[in-house]
Amino acid sequence: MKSALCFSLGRVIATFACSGEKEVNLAVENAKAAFKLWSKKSGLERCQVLLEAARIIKERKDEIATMETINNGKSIFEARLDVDTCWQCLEYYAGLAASMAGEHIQLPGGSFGYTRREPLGVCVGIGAWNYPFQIACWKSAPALACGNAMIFKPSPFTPVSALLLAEIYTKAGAPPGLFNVVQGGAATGQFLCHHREVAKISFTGSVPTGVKIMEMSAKGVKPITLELGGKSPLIIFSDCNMENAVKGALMANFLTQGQVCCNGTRVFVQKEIADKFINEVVKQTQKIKLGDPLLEDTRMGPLINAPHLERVLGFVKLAKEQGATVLCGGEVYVPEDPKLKHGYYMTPCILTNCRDDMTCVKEEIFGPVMSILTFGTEAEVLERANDTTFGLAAGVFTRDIQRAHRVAAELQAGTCYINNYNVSPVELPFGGYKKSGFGRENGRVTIEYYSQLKTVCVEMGDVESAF
Ligand SMILES: NC(=O)c1ccc[n+]([C@@H]2O[C@H](COP(=O)([O-])OP(=O)(O)OC[C@H]3O[C@@H](n4cnc5c(N)ncnc54)[C@H](O)[C@@H]3O)[C@@H](O)[C@H]2O)c1
Repeated sequence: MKSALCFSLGRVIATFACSGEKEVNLAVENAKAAFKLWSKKSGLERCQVLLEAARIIKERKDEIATMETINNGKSIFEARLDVDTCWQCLEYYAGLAASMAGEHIQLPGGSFGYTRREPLGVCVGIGAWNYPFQIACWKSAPALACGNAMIFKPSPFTPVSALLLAEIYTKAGAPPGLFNVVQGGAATGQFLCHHREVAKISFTGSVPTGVKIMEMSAKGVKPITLELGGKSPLIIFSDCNMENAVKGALMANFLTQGQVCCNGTRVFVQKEIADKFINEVVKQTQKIKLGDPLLEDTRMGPLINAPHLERVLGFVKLAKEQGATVLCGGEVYVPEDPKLKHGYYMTPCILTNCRDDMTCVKEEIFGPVMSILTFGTEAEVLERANDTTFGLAAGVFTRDIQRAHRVAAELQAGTCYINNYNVSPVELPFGGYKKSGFGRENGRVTIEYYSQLKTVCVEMGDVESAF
């Protein structure tokens, strides 16, 4: 048995049983049965179920967002925005489901070939704890649109909202077992990844776990999508719109208490505007309202759990030892409300006097810690920005349109934002370069990661035998 915590209050809100091999086998059997029915449906029929599920998500938005906030700790304001990207994702792939088609290719002598886009079978989704409902939707919507079944394992820290999604798919008309949730940690994940009948694994989580997923999938020659960590650069040129650049830096660092994979935590500011930018960014950061994440005006809640809070505070301590200056935050925060005193809160932190070789600049902290670095030229900042093993995202703020596109082209990252940060329209593919992973979520291209292409070669004449 495991417990799920309410992170703003630091108390248990639910317990659940971890799925073992037996339960995983059962989930795969059920998913296989559902796949048989679902894969025979037309794209339009699948579209209708996904649209109905999207409608229910919209209808139950507040309930889902509240559950997410209670379990994860992110502010209700943000949780509602997350839920919007979820029904949008289902609507988007519902729209694509009916238009999936192959090609017709003319061959000599009237012969021809055609391709069919076919589902893979039973897919597995494994999620992280920072966007529990969103990760479940972003994986299942394209999987189901393509005609697959999915078994989803949420993080054991946030087991709750994926169950709401399962309930919603069922209510929307999906066959039983089509979207199946199993609970548990690494052991449950391993049973899923090793299962002979699992056709694909889509994983969101840390690089070390991603490596293990890759090893397990290699044994079964299973295709995988890996959405891993990051240490993304955000480059602020002196000709930027300062107000937008400051807002962009906050968006790049403090959503979900800084626990966001694509955060732009290495903020490179051109020397000429560094003082002005730093003053403004500190001022705005100090205004962020921390507290009960269920209150409408709260913008930052608690971190996910006690060990993670300790880890993030450890990064701040080490940064100081290595010569960085803390301009604000980086400390444990105890809200006035006595019922919140067991929550894992910390104040959002800004570090200056950072160097590229410091731990806070090199490693993913996954907390509300922004490291500010200064630079002189475009060539210099590009080299420093790309000097990382990660490549999930990057951002640039400038009014120079040519420079914006030149820099975006040079940045080694799966997503590059120009004059904004951390917006995630479902129409755009999202995924990593380098150790941040491969494969994509969202956008039309994701269809290719949840389907396979069959070529049918048709002879219209006689067989010309070589024998
Ligand atoms: N690129 C993205 O889209 C994205 C999105 C969110 C989070 N992340 C990354 O996720 C990390 C934080 O999430 P986390 O702490 O939950 O990551 P994690 O790697 O510890 O766990 C992720 C999931 O994998 C499961 N798991 C752990 N060991 C496993 C194993 N051996 N076999 C199978 N499954 C196993 C966990 O139970 C959990 O469900 C950060 O590095 C963050 O950057 C990436």
